[in-house]
Amino acid sequence: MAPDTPELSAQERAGKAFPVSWDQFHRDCRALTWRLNEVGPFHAVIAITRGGLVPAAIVARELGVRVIDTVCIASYDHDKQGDLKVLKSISAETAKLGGGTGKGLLIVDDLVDTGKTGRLVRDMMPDAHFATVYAKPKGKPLVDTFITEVSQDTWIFFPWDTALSFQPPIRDGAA
Ligand SMILES: O=P(O)(O)OC[C@H]1O[C@H](OP(=O)(O)OP(=O)(O)O)[C@H](O)[C@@H]1O
Ligand code: HPA
Ligand SMILES: [Mg+2]
Repeated sequence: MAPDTPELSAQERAGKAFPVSWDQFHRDCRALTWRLNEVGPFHAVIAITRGGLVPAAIVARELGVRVIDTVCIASYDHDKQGDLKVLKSISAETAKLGGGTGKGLLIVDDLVDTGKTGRLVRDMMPDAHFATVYAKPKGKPLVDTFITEVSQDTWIFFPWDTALSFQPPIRDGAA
């Protein structure tokens, strides 16, 4: 039975909204690559799916890296964080490139929030370089390179999760 006062989702608790357009996201990924270019070269890019797939494609293209692997983790069910599930790890071939500890590998995700996902992946590859486009304060210490920090009470809306919609004028009570 549904509870009388349903628990607020992480998105509802966040309060503030930070919508990101495709253009903005592409620019931020390129800015991230400028920084990563100073750190590499990297043997392979590893995307944390699914959110890491888009930035990983852009970063890999800009860095000229053609070996791309995934670590598949599910944490948020729409917007509530449940237990982390590792659905797939990196291949034995990629693990070998990283010498077993992840050295020379670049892990990419769209953001760190609480840092739980990042912690899990870092533990798998302690010597890998971990990059995200956005970082919230709780997860920030886990990331080696990121571009934009947003406050913990902000929810980032990515372009692949959103669509254009009509907004009422501000004077009519728009938020
Ligand atoms: O720092 P954390 O609190 O762990 O949150 C960050 C993670 O949450 C989101 O992924 P999600 O599990 O929602 O899956 P998705 O990438 O498939 O959307 C996001 O893409 C990060 O991977
Ligand atoms: O702020 C966020 N936006 C989208 N997905 C997320 N997953 C954790 N935090 C966020
Ligand atoms: Mg994710």
